Amino acid sequence: MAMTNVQEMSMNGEQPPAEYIVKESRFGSIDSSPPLADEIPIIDISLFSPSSPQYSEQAENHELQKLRSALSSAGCFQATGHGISDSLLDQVREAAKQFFALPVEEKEKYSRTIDGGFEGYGNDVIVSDKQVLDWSYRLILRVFPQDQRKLHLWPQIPNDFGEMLHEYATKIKLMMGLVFKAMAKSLNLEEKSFATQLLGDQSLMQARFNFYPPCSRSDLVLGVKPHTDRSGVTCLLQDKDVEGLQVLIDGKWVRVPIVPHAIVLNLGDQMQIMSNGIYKSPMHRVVTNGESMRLSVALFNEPDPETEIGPVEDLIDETRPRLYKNVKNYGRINYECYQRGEIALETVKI
Ligand SMILES: O=C(O)CCC(=O)C(=O)O
Ligand SMILES: [Fe+2]
Repeated sequence: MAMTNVQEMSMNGEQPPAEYIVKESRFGSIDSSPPLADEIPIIDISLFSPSSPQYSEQAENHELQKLRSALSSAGCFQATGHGISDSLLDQVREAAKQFFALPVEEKEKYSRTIDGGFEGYGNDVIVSDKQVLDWSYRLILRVFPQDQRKLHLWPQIPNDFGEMLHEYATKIKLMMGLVFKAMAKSLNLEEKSFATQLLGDQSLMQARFNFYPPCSRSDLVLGVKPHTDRSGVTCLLQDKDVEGLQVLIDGKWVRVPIVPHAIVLNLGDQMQIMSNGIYKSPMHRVVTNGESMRLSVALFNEPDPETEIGPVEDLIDETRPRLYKNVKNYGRINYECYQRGEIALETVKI
């Protein structure tokens, strides 16, 4: 299948070619404006930190309740009180914008074909000729462990890109630590129940910068097809102006609103496994916009491939038997399933 140039087609207002057109899907048709999600609350995560000035036990308990209810239904929430400054968030968005605005030849210097792996700039990896392609480009970079960075794939333009990504990812990692503790607390578990595996020394963090050019037929294509993240947890910085993310809740798509300065936190499959299915890894997708481009920056956390994960023992009992096997390298399982068109979580069920 010849690789088409989404950006060129977008600029010329061309009709999307057949390989981008979403035919029927078991997840329903494309609707760019379904209802807003009531189930996705705004949670002030500073209330999980006893050292914060707003902290009180009562306020924390209230927020923990909200957390538990959000993660067991929607599998995501909007985090405020994360302590990351607006100016840094804007800098991250701005760096992404500048990178994607570079001429194609410039971006190709960081192409994922250079190393032949997953990292770098590009669009969908084609694994089957039946595949429907996403109307988007992405830049994927491993940020942690630090010694695994492929710096030759990190953009030089803007020139503070590397510094910015390091600073942002370091802050997000701290935030994840706080959220993992709160998640454990919300399930009456020991504080370290998730963090030990998910935030160990060799744990991974992958950055994915997503760029969605406008599409004249946004009713026919998707920026990202329905999927669950393979991660433990994903922190997503949405575009400041253009919506696009939708989450499937109780079989219905809902829009995730833009909340200025909030970071969308959604769980990935590995957290669904560790929580023995109590917390959900939500199915989500991205619709394109007829007029405006959209950007987002996702940071995915996961354990190192050698670390075994499985349901936390205290979440298994007679009323809730173990739902998942223990697994290592879920990233690989997920990729192999993707190639075969299977759902990875289903294959690790007992
Ligand atoms: O662009 C978005 O809002 C979400 C992107 C996403 O789901 C992903 O990168 O896994
Ligand atoms: Fe995702």
